[in-house]
Amino acid sequence: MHSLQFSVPLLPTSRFKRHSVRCASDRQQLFNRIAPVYDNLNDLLSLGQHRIWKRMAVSWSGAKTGDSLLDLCCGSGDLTFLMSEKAGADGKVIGLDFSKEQLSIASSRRYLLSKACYNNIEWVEGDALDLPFSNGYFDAITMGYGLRNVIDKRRAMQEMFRVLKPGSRVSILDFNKSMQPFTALFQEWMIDNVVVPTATVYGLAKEYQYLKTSIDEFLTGKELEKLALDAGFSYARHYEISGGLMGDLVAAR
Ligand SMILES: C/C(=C\Cc1cc(O)c2ccccc2c1O)CCC[C@H](C)CCC[C@H](C)CCCC(C)C
Ligand SMILES: C[S@@+](CC[C@H](N)C(=O)[O-])C[C@H]1O[C@@H](n2cnc3c(N)ncnc32)[C@H](O)[C@@H]1O
Repeated sequence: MHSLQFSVPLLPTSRFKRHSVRCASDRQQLFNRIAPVYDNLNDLLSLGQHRIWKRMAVSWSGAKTGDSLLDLCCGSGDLTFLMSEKAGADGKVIGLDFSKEQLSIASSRRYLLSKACYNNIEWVEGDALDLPFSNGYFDAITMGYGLRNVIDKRRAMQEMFRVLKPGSRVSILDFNKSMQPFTALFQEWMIDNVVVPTATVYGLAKEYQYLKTSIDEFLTGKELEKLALDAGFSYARHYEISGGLMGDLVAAR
């Protein structure tokens, strides 16, 4: 299956916000710009570790054979492909994102990665804050490095709750806003002294500087657990991984 739906019209970018990433449209354009180098920079800058973190997130979602699965903010499709392997030929996976360029990369990768099960993937261009799906539709949801990037985190959590079947789980992987001073300092040092200088080579310094701002403005693990419980989830637990650099919120409806 392969269908690209029309994107949800987002707020026009103000000319005064040239270098800010404050509104949805700014973020949409940021991820369109980094799409061509996104996967390679993730592999280089995390020494390939992000692929392990993503496998953990998919495993903790509880996705299984025959399921209807959703990968929110799918980007270039890393988690979508992993969810596709979990669902198998009898299941189906929707990868949703509002970046045309990211979805274009994901869709083209589908043909480069020649696993038969990838026929169960549908790519949807849409907004995580206004999902085009009915209530209680999905058996599991993943969201990799997406929650930190949406404008309204409460609304995103409410939408995930709405479209999830009762008793099912979401698994939300992202950077961890650590309360441990050393971890926070190391994370900041790596972004300032490795990530941004590397991105500068590709003319993407401002785009990767946004990473640091977005982590500073993100929620701690405990705050993420409360966000999920406030949205109606019956269970929520935030697991720190890779020494607290990353974290995964698992919540059950
Ligand atoms: C897959 C990863 C990040 C995805 C990602 C998320 C965003 O919100 C972005 C926003 C703007 C630009 C880019 C991104 C983006 O790529 C995590 C791994 C890739 C990171 C860029 C590297 C982070 C390095 C760690 C802080 C330290 C790693 C230490 C060790 C090598 C494991
Ligand atoms: C850092 S990328 C993560 C991509 C992929 N999940 C991964 O783990 O590599 C964040 C993605 O979230 C998407 N995104 C941000 N806000 C969104 C929204 N409101 N609706 C849909 N997608 C959104 C961006 O377009 C981008 O592709």
